Amino acid sequence: MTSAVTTIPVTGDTEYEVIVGRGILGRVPEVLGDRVNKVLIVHTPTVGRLAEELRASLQQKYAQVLLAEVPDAEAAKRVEVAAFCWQILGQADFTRTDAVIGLGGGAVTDLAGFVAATWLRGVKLVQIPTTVLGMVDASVGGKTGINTAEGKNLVGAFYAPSAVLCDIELLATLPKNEILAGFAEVAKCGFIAEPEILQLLEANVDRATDPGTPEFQRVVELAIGVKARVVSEDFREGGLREILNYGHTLGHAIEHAERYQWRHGVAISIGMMYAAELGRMAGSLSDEAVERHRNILSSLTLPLVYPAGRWPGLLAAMQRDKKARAGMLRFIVLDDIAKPRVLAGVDESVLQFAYQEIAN
Ligand SMILES: NC(=O)c1ccc[n+]([C@@H]2O[C@H](COP(=O)([O-])OP(=O)(O)OC[C@H]3O[C@@H](n4cnc5c(N)ncnc54)[C@H](O)[C@@H]3O)[C@@H](O)[C@H]2O)c1
Ligand SMILES: O=C(O)C(=O)C[C@@H](O)[C@H](O)[C@H](O)COP(=O)(O)O
Ligand SMILES: [Zn+2]
Repeated sequence: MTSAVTTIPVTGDTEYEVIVGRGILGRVPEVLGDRVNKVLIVHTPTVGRLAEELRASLQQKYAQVLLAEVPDAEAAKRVEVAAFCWQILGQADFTRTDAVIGLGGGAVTDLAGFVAATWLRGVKLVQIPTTVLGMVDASVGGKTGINTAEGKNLVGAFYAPSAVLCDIELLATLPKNEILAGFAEVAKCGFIAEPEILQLLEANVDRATDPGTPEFQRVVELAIGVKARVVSEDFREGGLREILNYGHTLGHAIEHAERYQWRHGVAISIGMMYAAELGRMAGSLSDEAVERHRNILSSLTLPLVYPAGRWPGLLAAMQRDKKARAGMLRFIVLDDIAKPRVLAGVDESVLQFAYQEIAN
């Protein structure tokens, strides 16, 4: 079992490392490099103390280290909040050799990434995720962005970080329900590509989801490995990368329907149950594999069902999904565990029929 520091490379269009370990924040200056002069740390109030500590440690080396405290969770992913960060960067005369650090959950790393991508058309970005979801998914792979009134992540840029530091000790303050919400994306990596993740969850879900155990570090590293391999092959989502959207077509529609008050992983859990049912009805996924989804997601105490009457609104929201082509919905489904593919052109009646299987 893993316990030391592990480095997972991301290659392809852009090359950087995802460093996973405990107590590794001392490596921030090393990953920022020598040319950086000023640093902006974007963070939420929930990690305010950590942001202050990081600022104090970096102040010895850099000319200016500023904090941008942004609203919590999805409220951070708004254009007004990006504008607030741009204002700080502008007033402090940040140049192309300066850097932005995203310190927080996936919402913050998405926002900070977007700010770094757009300021002067791109400044250095280091991601320091402080949630499980941020570590295994949001901070890796360079999808950055914000939401609009019409939908989730509709404005953004592909913009890779220079490094990602996943310090498991930072999860000490993260509530258990947030850890479990992040495990929706961990399980996703298991379903689409990495059966060992599923085996570890099935063997002992309590140990696998406890940040103090070696099993936890192992599943986190396996999930990061899946993401790193996929984005290394297809950074701009020309094909393969779409598999990372497993469960997201319906999941994003649920987040929109819930006005972004639900955690992403919670919505994605229902989305994966739906994708599994669709895979069974319109594809070739076995009953056992669908049951495996149900068992694993419920062992993580994640929801599996959504109200029946919401279908018309969800369908309308799904029409705006980024995977849709010429109005035709596309879903990621599985032919088997670790055998994902795109399913397109399915009759609306089949989509609704699959929804009935997860409706309560
Ligand atoms: N860019 C990508 O590839 C990608 C991938 C997956 C998800 N996402 C995005 O990530 C977001 C979800 O991320 P999330 O689940 O991390 O949610 P989040 O960022 O909203 O964080 C969840 C909660 O945990 C709090 N928190 C964060 N770190 C903490 C800590 N160490 N201790 C105590 N509290 C802490 C946050 O303040 C927030 O209240 C969504 O916007 C989703 O769209 C992006
Ligand atoms: O990295 C990807 O690619 C993903 O699809 C990962 C998803 O878990 C993530 O939620 C992503 O932000 C979704 O992107 P979107 O382009 O469908 O909004
Ligand atoms: Zn996701």
